[in-house]
Amino acid sequence: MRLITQEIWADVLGYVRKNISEVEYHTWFAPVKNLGVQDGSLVLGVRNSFAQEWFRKHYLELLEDALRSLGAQNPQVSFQVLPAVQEAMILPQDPPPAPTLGQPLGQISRPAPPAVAAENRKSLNPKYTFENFVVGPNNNLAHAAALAVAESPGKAYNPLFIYGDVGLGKTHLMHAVGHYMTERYPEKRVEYVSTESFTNDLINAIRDDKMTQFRNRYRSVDLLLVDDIQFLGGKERTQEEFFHTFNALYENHKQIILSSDRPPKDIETLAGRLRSRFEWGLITDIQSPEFETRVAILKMNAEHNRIDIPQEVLELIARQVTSNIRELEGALMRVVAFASLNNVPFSRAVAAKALSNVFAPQEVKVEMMDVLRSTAAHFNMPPDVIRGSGRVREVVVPRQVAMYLIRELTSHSLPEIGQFFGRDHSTVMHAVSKVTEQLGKDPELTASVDALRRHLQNVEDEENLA
Ligand SMILES: Nc1ncnc2c1ncn2[C@@H]1O[C@H](COP(=O)(O)OP(=O)(O)OP(=O)(O)O)[C@@H](O)[C@H]1O
Repeated sequence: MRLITQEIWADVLGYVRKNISEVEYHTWFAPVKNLGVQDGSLVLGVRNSFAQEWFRKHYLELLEDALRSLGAQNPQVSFQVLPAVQEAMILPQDPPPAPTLGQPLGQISRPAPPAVAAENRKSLNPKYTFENFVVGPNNNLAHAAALAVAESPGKAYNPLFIYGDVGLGKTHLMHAVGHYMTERYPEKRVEYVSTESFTNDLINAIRDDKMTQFRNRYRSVDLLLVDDIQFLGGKERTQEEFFHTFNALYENHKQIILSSDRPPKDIETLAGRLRSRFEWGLITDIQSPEFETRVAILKMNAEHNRIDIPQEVLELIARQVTSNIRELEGALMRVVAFASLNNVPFSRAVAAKALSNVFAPQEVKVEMMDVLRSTAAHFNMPPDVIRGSGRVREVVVPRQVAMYLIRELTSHSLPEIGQFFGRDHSTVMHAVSKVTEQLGKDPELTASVDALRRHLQNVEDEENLA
């Protein structure tokens, strides 16, 4: 749960900072330690009892407002005075391994990694590994290419060019290759840089007359990862320098991986010689993830943070955020924060409520499978029977209701719905008009359609928040 409370705390600090002066913020808030959420209350560690009193008097309301802005309905904040030694132990980001008997606290250390590997790790996000990357139809080619490059750097595809929209995992994949190489070959040098940093480094090197160092740095690596290469567009001097960096690495069979929000041919004002080099290796894209992949990503995230959250809640979140994985993860954090701050268990209703400020309720997307599952549950029969070939009335009516609701609640076309049921579009058309005709006349059918529609559209009706 550590990561989750860090998220909450970061949001709270952001809110506070906007509402007080910088001096106040640095004096009071910078030294505060977030001790997590306990029984719905955010517990903050302060240095002494004076600070505790000061917070209670001056900042309690502000902190409660901050929690309210995150969805807490009855925000609670409590303070704990940190004993000096405890304070020191909370500081490290990454907790050291538990001490063994007789070992003084100050002497605990991790085994030192080789110097190069340690240097590499600095620029790589520890979370962005292959193990933490969910492979789906949207990214399997990019993933396979990254893995191939990680296994045979400089040989498989050089350069590897990965493009796709914001927040779809390009940086994650690049770092994964970096980690893989660092673990296998700790002596190899990996450099990850955004195009912006590369440009700034170049500007500084020119200004400080340190071009030799600059060139040594970038041309002596075994793996160069450059993010957002589209920003090279229009920067002639940077392009020139990057061209030479590229050639030096390429000629020495060093691996280059580039990411961009578009393919090389669409990067405007990119020198032809660079564009053609970017096309020498393999160009692969990442698309928006499908529903199943989104759920799998959420599931992995929840497991990673040891949060036990029901599948149906993950599905609801996955339906809300469809294109950007960063936002998808943000939505999960929001739901977790909301549930822990209000001290309520996870449910679809809680998730819908937590996300209601960010996403309009009508944006909740209903999937064909939801309609099928809900209809099957309503009529008390397995979903496969509804999709099967049975022609008895007990099966035909639920099937027609499901088809009707899918038509009404999703944007799928008649042929798509037909395909889902293993039938052709005219059968769906017939079902839709049959149900339309019966609505208002057949009370039982009307009640079923209404109840199902309410259930599918308005999850908040399902259960009420405590
Ligand atoms: N397939 C995936 N499995 C698990 N997590 C993923 C996956 N794809 C993306 N993510 C997560 O989504 C977030 C955004 O990914 P990342 O930063 O790599 O996106 P990006 O494409 O580089 O975006 P940008 O264009 O903004 O730089 C990260 O936290 C990353 O771990």
